[in-house]
Amino acid sequence: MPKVLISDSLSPRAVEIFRERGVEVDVKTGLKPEDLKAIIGEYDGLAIRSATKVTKDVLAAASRLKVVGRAGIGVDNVDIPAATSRGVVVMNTPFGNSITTAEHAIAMMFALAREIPAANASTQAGKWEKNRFMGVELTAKVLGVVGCGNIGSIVADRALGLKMRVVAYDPFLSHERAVDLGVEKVELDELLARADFITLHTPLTDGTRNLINAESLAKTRKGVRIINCARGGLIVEEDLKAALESGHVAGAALDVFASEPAKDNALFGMDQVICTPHLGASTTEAQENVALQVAEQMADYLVSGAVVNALNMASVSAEDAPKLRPYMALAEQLGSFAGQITESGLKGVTVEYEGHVAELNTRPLTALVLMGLLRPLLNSVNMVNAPVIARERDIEIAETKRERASDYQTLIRVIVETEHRARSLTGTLFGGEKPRLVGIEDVPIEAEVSSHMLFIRNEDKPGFIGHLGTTLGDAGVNVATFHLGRTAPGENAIALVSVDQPISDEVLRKIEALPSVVRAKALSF
Ligand SMILES: NC(=O)C1=CN([C@@H]2O[C@H](COP(=O)(O)OP(=O)(O)OC[C@H]3O[C@@H](n4cnc5c(N)ncnc54)[C@H](O)[C@@H]3O)[C@@H](O)[C@H]2O)C=CC1
Ligand SMILES: O=C(O)CCC(=O)C(=O)O
Repeated sequence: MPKVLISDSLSPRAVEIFRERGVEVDVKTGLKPEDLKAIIGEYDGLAIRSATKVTKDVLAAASRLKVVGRAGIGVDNVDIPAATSRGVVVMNTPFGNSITTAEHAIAMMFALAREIPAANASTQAGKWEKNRFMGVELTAKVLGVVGCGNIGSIVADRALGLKMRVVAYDPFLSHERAVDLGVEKVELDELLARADFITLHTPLTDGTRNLINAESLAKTRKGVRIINCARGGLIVEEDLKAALESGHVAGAALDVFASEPAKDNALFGMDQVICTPHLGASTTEAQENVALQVAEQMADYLVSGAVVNALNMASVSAEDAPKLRPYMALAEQLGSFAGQITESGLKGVTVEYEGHVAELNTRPLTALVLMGLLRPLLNSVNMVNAPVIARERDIEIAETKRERASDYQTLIRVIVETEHRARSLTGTLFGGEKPRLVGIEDVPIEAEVSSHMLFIRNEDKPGFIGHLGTTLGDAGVNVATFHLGRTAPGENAIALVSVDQPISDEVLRKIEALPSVVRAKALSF
């Protein structure tokens, strides 16, 4: 039974879902990095929010780990390249907390416009400072949305409902989408120059880090108010502090900070600053959504191989997973066979899909072909890291699809190119589920792959089968199945023999020495 660790506080629904789906679960929150490292080796899955840092170090100790599930959106607390290279799928729940976070940004905007936190504190302190708090109206004000994805577009929608004018800066926002949303797409400088309120909704990347700094603040209108419910590193906090002190920026509402948990921060204690402790996603509804979703996604992956919302591999829907499963075995076998008979450096791999299989999502299948192909070279390869490893090694990967197959209803052909030659292996499914090899290079054959096999290329001459049978028999090797194929009588031939035990080097050398044998190779699957 797969076992999952929940290491941040998640709604109890997550535990229920894991158990209902046959996954054992432990909940241990507040672990120090060294405590997490000490126990992570016991788990197949790790479910987190933002507190747990899934570092390279933690991943190195996670020998069984197959999936990290983030109950939320941002995955900047996970070292994704390290997870990928260790073959760990990283998933998030991209929509479960978007509305809640957008609502928090809107709440922050109102709080800034009417100084609600300060007015609340003053009133409850018995001061009744009616003249101290003079707010601004939101109607007809310009809201600048930086990053108009899931959350940014919900914020825009709510702001339009408040009769604000919304300008958006997002290099990936199309004009059509901007028109649909009712926002004006502008460049960053124009947004900075026009906005009365600026709200940030981008991920933290090299392109967005320190986006709001002294230089960009200098381009904003005097009296601008800034809201950040995305990620702390988007703002240079010292620069914002200076702009608040000079009075150029009238206020800032921050849910996120450069360093979290933010127990001490340059912006704390300023009248014009409103802070919440990374509460953007903290509503009962959002936490239930993300916990339920992450548990379902992780359990599906661990139990049935379905992959949803993965950030480092192709998705496999729950509907596709059962259809893909028999092809997965075939893809891996073809890749592994090709990898074992390929001796020189790989230059390129083409995977051709014909017939029924071409109608499916074939990216996971190609990943499995690559995994099978690379496994003879690298133990740690799996379907998550195989495409990355192949690209790192400058192996060109191509996929082609033809909806009509030639002789078979469904067919996968793997063509492997080395510096010297190209080799192809073709396979199909018999009865829709049994993988069969149906072609090795130009030779048709019909064989099932088994744990130990002997692959022989020979000249099609009388006496070969007798010699081979005697050699194997003398060595005490029991033959399970024997498949032969040839291009034409007397020409190139192939023998594929399933045997009950691994073939030793000594027996292999004897087989190589037989008359008419061109090449012999022991394979294991
Ligand atoms: N405070 C909180 O508790 C929460 C914070 N978040 C954070 O909110 C942010 C936004 O989340 P989503 O809307 O779901 O993400 P998303 O991926 O749907 O949208 C992000 C948008 O930013 C845009 N973008 C990327 N680089 C940009 C750049 N240089 N300039 C302008 N736009 C750029 C992208 O094109 C995309 O449209 C993320 O950082 C996420 O981690 C999300 C949920 C809760
Ligand atoms: O889990 C949380 O409370 C934070 C949510 C968040 O920041 C995110 O989903 O990106």
